[in-house]
Amino acid sequence: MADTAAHLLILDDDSDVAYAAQMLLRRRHGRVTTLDDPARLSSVLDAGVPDVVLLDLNFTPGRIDGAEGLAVLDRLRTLAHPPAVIALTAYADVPLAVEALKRGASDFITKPWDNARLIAAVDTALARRSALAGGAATSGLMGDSAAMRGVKSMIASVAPTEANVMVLGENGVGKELVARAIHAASSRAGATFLAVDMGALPESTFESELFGHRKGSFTDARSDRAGRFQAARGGTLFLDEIGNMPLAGQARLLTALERREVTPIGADRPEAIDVRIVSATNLDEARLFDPAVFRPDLLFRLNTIVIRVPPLRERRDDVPGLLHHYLSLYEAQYRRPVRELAPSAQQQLCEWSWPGNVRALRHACERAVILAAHDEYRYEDFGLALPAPVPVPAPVPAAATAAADDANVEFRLGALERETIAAALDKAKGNISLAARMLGLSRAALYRKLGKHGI
Ligand SMILES: Nc1ncnc2c1ncn2[C@@H]1O[C@H](COP(=O)(O)OP(=O)(O)OP(=O)(O)O)[C@@H](O)[C@H]1O
Repeated sequence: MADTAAHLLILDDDSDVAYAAQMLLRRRHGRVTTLDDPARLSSVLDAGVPDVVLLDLNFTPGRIDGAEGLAVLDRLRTLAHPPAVIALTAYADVPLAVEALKRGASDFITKPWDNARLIAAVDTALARRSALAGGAATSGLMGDSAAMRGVKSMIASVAPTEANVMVLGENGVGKELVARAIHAASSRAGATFLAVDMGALPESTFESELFGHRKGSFTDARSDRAGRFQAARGGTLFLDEIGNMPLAGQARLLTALERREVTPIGADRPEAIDVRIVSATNLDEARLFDPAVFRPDLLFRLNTIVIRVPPLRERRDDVPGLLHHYLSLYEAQYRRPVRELAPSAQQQLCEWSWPGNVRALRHACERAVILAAHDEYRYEDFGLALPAPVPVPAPVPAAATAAADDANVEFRLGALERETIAAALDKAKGNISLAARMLGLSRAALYRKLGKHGI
């Protein structure tokens, strides 16, 4: 069974390329369709906007200017709920990749791709799209608690400087939103904000992903490839999940930051880098300062300024505003009636510990909007209570009902899944990437399950 119910669209005129990507991705995602001609895009969109589009930038043979793909990208961005777009290009043309990112693509991949990299890029795009679906990317960081006022004032002070910033906090507290806010308030706002999940970069392609490579520099290097450092030139590079990087990768990143230059694999000359680095991790500080986990010299490069985003349970004053925001947002999105939140429900929600922080609150609001059956939202609508213990079934005559057995199995499975996920999260100390790896799931799939179980 697929890991996610996501709908992916591969838009590429080369049917062999599209087929190869479809075969690779359809084991993991619910629906993967292909299209070889952008002229037929409308009919696909009429049947439902995909979650992620893998978009070739050139369709007519011989064209390499990318204008056709960029026009499709512009069109997709005007949709009410635009898909995440990963630009595909056969030529590692840095200006074109940068243009695609500026126009809203969330990532780019050069063909021929590395399968692990393509899978990771789709997972990241899905996770990021669901994270940004709340509209918070445009409406900014919400919350007027003393803690959030402190975070916002730090952002305002550091944004205009070029200082590297490290954002610390548990999963789902809003670290990426903080990074985006820093970029938006900086002199680099007109250039690219490029997020890279450092925990998801395959070790084998780490260097070429970050620094690029030249055609022919190794067996699979059939064309030049731009790295993330080149693609974000002039803008902000957001190094997410930095605490999940292997030590070998940390050493390579440190060298680049110290020298302020990168050498693409196979190139004979280094290139100066012009990016502002914002990094983030959910590692607790004791682990971050453990040299066996994270190199102190790299930490020193990255944490010129540290912004700590407190967990939601330490800023409960923010809960009512966030609930109101996300309930209204999903009421509008799902065209559901506007309901009040029962005062007792609001109080219980404010008292909830919110282990998944704002992301979990957002999922809980979505669930409540979809499932609410009364005039006002009740606490049960948010799906936060632990499932009741499974009753020991009384002996039933064998022929009683197969349907009831099925329902019990389903319930036990649901409870078991929730417990397993909670145990993995506990073992991984809240580190989502690590927990996902322990469970054999992608990050995106784990996020979905967290939402389903209200964790
Ligand atoms: N202050 C906030 N106001 C509004 N929405 C928020 C706020 N903080 C977080 N969110 C929402 O919560 C979700 C998670 O935010 P974000 O991805 O920035 O968290 P994160 O700390 O980077 O998570 P992770 O560590 O898992 O990558 C997003 O949907 C985001 O829009």
